[in-house]
Amino acid sequence: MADVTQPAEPTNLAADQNPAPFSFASVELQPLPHLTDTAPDHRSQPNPLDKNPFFHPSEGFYVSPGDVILRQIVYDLSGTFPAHSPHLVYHRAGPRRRVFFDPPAVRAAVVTCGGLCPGLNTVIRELVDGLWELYGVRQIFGVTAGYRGFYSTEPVELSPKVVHNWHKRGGTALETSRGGFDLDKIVNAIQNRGFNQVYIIGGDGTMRGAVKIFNEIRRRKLNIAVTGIPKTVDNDVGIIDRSFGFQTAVEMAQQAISAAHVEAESAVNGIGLVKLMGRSTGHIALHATLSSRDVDCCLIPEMEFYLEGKGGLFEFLEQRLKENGHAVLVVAEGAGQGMIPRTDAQKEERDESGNPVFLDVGGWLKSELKNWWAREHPGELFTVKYIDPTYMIRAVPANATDNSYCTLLAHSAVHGVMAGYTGFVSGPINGNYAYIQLEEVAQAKNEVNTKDHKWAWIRSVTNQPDFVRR
Ligand SMILES: Nc1ncnc2c1ncn2[C@@H]1O[C@H](COP(=O)(O)OP(=O)(O)OP(=O)(O)O)[C@@H](O)[C@H]1O
Ligand SMILES: O=P(O)(O)OC[C@H]1O[C@](O)(CO)[C@@H](O)[C@@H]1O
Ligand SMILES: [Mg+2]
Repeated sequence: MADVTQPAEPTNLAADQNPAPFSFASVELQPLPHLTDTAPDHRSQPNPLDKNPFFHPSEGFYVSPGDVILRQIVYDLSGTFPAHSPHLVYHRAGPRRRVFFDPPAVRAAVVTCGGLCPGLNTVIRELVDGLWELYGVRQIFGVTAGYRGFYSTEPVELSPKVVHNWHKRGGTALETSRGGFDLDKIVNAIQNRGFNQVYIIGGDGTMRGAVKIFNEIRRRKLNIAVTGIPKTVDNDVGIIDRSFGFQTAVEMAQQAISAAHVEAESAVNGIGLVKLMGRSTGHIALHATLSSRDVDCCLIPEMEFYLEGKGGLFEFLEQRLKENGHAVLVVAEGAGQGMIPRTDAQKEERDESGNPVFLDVGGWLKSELKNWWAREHPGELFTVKYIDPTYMIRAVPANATDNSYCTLLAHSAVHGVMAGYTGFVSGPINGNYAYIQLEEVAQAKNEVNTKDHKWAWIRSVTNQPDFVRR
């Protein structure tokens, strides 16, 4: 009941509903590196689309240098609104009226690095189609097996005919790998093979490598444009709305969660446990939980949790088992890593790219759950079914939404490179495709903020504990 002895806070309802008028003081356009920065004499020419026999650019088709996209679109006007600080805006992606490459002189290279992600083949296909059909480029090459492929394998020639049905296949037809980043060898190979456009598709590690390649190319004053196309099934690349393939992975995760639910429901005191990808971010687990509605608790790397005692996981599961007879638990692979006992050798283990190798949080949780039940309820029936769909959620073709995303992303990259931009990344910001400095993307992380509304949604659909010890 409300405490009526306290004087009521003065309220101004009208002001609460309609905060004071405001205006943006200024906008700050993020500059993009351009080939003319190091080669001021670099000539431009009208966009070849002007002469396309089948396509007649309409008024407004070309994106002007003043076309921008706001980084931030949500504000709290009743708080301390930063009216006088400039608002960051990015160049809008799309075709430019003038291009800085002569199509017959273009030699484009496309490479895929890091782990798989639904949609990789669509991006490759659309880079090839965009370059070939829109701009008339005829020399397009696939670099195989990731960064190491620049200096260790022969590039393969790509054309619309070669790639025509690639978007229907999962994986990457160019192959990928981790490790093998040798800056000098890579840039020497780019130079020796005469590539002047380099399209690098990969995740956070790949983007950090791409920044180094871009800087080295600038240092050598080469007329070569470099662009990064962010790929990560974990959705851990910052600034952009989301990465391609992520939605497909979330959709695939539903099958594992549904199976866990059926298994749990069909057992006495059944727990269905699903481990989903997410090395340092829990976006897949979060979104799979939100969309499934069968999940009782979601554990991600960005949050601490504990098993025993008041407010802990076991107490919560005990209650759910009592109420419903079953429970479903989703855990991201990077969650709880600090709680799993490991040897000194395991602490040091790294993959070829230098990423820490994780222990199996699902296997560990399963055994902890079984020990707990045997301790607390000896002789009572209890079942834990552990499902680890790992590669099944990423080794699939992209769904329709991701396929169209990949297409627009690849075409945005092609338009940007043809316009002479370099050291940039294309990606959607607030629903519009933008060009962002490569370095900014390489540094930005996209972690789940457990203090914001999205995590509050999870709490409101699962009613799981906040794991704050009191
Ligand atoms: N800091 C870095 N500098 C240069 N190259 C890097 C760096 N980090 C990673 N790389 C290289 O980038 C490539 C891909 O890196 P990594 O294996 O970490 O995957 P990723 O791009 O982060 O993709 P994902 O994690 O989504 O699978 C590897 O060839 C790796 O050697
Ligand atoms: O086994 P691989 O191919 O190294 O990839 C596994 C990792 O790649 C990712 O899919 C993307 O980083 C992670 O979720 C996962 O930990
Ligand atoms: Mg990564």
